[in-house]
Amino acid sequence: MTDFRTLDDAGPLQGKRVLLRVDLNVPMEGDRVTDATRIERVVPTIREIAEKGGKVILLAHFGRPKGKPDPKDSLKPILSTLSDKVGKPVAFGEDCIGDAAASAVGALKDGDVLLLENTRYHAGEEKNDPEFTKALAANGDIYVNEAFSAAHRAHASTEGLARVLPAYAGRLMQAELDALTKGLESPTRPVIAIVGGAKVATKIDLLENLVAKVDMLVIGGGMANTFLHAQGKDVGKSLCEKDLAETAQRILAAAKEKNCTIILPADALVAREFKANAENETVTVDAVPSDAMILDVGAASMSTIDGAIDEARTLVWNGPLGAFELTPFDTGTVAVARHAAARTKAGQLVSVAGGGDTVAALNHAGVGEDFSYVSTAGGAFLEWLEGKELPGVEALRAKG
Ligand SMILES: Nc1ncnc2c1ncn2[C@@H]1O[C@H](COP(=O)(O)OP(=O)(O)O)[C@@H](O)[C@H]1O
Ligand SMILES: O=C(OP(=O)(O)O)[C@H](O)COP(=O)(O)O
Repeated sequence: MTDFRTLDDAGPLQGKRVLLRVDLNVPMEGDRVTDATRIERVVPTIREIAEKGGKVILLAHFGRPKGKPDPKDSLKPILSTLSDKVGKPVAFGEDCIGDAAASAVGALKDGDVLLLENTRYHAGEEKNDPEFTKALAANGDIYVNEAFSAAHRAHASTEGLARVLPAYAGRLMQAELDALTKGLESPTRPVIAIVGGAKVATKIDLLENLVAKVDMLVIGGGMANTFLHAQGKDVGKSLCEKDLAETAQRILAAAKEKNCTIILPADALVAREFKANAENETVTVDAVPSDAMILDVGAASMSTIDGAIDEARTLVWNGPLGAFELTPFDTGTVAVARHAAARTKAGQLVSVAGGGDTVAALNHAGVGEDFSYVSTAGGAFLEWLEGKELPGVEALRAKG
């Protein structure tokens, strides 16, 4: 799958300023990184460039600050975990463009590593604005894209830079594409997909194509609530995108046409507060109290999902089934993850899962090592599965 240039084609790196786009959008609790998988997966590339004498300048986004600096989305709290994993101090630049970036880059010696502040602090990032791209490019001699998990975004740091600097795929980018192609290019059927999580608006559209590719689609997490609402159920105070009800109905109709079985929760664990150990009860999805939130699937839904996994030969999964960071609302995600892991270990299932929080959830369930393949990507992985060209990958190809 290497129809683009990789680090092997980049020539000598000694003294070169390498703009390395990584995905550091890791799960956090306060200032603590709760799952470092995304960091660990890019460390070999950081080390390789540094060992070859390049100056490693990390570009990354965090959260969705919508083009304005917001301290809650700063990358600074990630710095200590990043330095630990890289094995040496990583410097920090307070901005990714302008004087602050230029002076931080200017201070680098060969082999040093620098992290620049959140690219999404500037509106030009998500707009893929050529002027912003130029400002980013001013600090680099070459560009390496290692952020497969953000490659579905046509942003300045994921797509624009590949058009203005010599551009290469990083090792993780290569490995992700190779592994997904190998594991899912011609999957053994039946194929089951599980899509949950909280990024409902950005992921719901891709379900319409996904139902044509898979035999069963389990919809859980926050995503399920929008579908339950679309079916006329009262989801109380649950996370729910009511304005996407029509989209949900369209997806249900497309699934019927394509013979894709949709599995929605029949029961749910609900609570009145979004916090660990909040008082909770299991109710059917027809009886969600109007002042309560659905925070996990219920036991009946879990056993339906497990049964569907038993029928499948291939599983793809993005998005936890509930608010797994909060006990006991991790119950559904943990149980289903362990069931899928056991089937995988028994040789009955090929299981591929991805997404920042999904990986954290699998690790929380103790089965991160037991899936056939765990991708750092969630949305990007699903879009790749749909058969879409990812702008970040496409831009690298154009330079190939
Ligand atoms: N029913 C729910 N209500 C609120 N949040 C939920 C619910 N189910 C899952 N979530 C949240 O979804 C988040 C992960 O979603 P998402 O970012 O889409 O996944 P990923 O990072 O794996 O792609 C988790 O933080 C989890 O708490
Ligand atoms: O965490 C990410 O994606 P994911 O939640 O699909 O795994 C990526 O960093 C992309 O983030 P975005 O969905 O805010 O563009």
